[in-house]
Amino acid sequence: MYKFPRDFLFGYSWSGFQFEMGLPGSEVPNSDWWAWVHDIENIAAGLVSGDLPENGPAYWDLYKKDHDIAESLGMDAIRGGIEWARIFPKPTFDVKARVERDEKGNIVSVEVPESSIKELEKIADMNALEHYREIYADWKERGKTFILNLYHWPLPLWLHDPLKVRKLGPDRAPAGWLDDKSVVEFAKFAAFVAYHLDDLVEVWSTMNEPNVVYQNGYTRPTHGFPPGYLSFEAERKAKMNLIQAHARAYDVIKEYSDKDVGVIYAYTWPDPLREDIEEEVRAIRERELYSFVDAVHFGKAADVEERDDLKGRVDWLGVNYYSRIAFDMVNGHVLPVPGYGFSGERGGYARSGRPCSDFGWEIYPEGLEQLLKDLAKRYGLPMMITENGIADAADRYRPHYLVSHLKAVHEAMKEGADVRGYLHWSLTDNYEWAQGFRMRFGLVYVDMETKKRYLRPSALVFREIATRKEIPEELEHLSSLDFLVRR
Ligand SMILES: OC[C@@H]1[C@@H](O)[C@H](O)[C@@H](O)c2[nH]c(CCc3ccccc3)c[n+]21
Repeated sequence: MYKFPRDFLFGYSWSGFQFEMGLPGSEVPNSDWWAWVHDIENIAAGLVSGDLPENGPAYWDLYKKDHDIAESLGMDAIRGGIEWARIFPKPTFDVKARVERDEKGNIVSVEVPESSIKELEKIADMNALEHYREIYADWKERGKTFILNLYHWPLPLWLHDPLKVRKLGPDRAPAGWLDDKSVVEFAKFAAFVAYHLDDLVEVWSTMNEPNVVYQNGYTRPTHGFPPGYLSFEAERKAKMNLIQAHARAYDVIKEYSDKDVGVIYAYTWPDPLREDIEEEVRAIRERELYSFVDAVHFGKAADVEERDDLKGRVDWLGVNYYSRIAFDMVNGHVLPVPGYGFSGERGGYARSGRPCSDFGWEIYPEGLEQLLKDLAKRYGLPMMITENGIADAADRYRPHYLVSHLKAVHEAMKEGADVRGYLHWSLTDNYEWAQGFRMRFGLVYVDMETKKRYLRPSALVFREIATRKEIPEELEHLSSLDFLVRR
């Protein structure tokens, strides 16, 4: 029997750039991601799909419809976003903030007083702010929980021009997270949003998956993420600025709110394929998995020197989990091996025989159970599964994926992991970054022409579980691989 606590939250997550646009007037053309996915060279090079976000599911206008569906599926929580480029279409550099640096130039404090908030109101798009208030209020008025995440990848173009960075280099273009002034501008944005919208927010998150922003942006140029500028030094700089941006945003939100503030991180499970490399894989977890949150929880990390201004800046952890990364000994080195985890066969099978998603991601729920136990031991923080889902247009595997991963969460909770909820990625199909509309993650199918929504069968599986706060016995069989593994 897999019963969840009565107050365990079931719901879904969305982000602005991927969900809001779709009907005329909802476009946000002044961000780095907008420039990036519209760039004809990127499309011709196959770096991006050529699909455009302005043809997306139109949540900006159809949010009431989606909230109706979410409510009908028994959902009680939504993690949503707010687009920085919408709120501040023009630069905020000239608005004052009190910035303090230590002897090494680290930004150890940023204060954004109310007078600066009033200055920001003069250049903000206050209509956009008001519309976000209407969206969040529509969900809250149903007696539901709303979690607001401030940053989910797009930056205003005045802060980051990715095409110029790639062409001219970061010294001659607005360089986004490579420039530590973005830390100060993010703190201003965070203070402004907390000042205006805290009454609608139960729980704050500063950013979604900072590790994907610095890894895919600077050391995985084939993933189609801006600025596609290969530099390990740039990755390091972006990582440090994102760590500082989180800590400074944490501080300023606390000036205007007494709610919890956390961070949402892209986790995976580095998984040794053989016993005798467990130690090396544990070291890899330290560096790959834990160092960002270590820095803002303990105030230091394997690759981050001790800093008091970073310590104790995370009240809860958002866990995004999709699949594992398998490691083996290859020519004397412990390396990730293709054919497992995120490098399986699109719509095919992993070398484990496990089925893979349309994206080629191996279905591996065991990794989530192990990860949650590890995080519970390491940090002892409240956690939410803020993303878990599968690109599966035909809904072949999503029922299995749902039940098997919820069982993993349940097992980890039995071992003491303090998990407060499960937010699926996602309610509806949406704009999957460089993949556009090719990857369909929705419990609900969206016809991007008509914007009509259609329940996939897995939505009904979700509804059974969410409304009853348990995996009913008659659905437990769905976690079995018996019918799915390639023999
Ligand atoms: O790919 C599905 C979702 C995205 O739509 C979300 O915006 C993003 O938060 C998110 N992160 C991950 C896991 C890490 C990852 C990021 C980008 C590409 C592949 C894997 C999967 N997803």
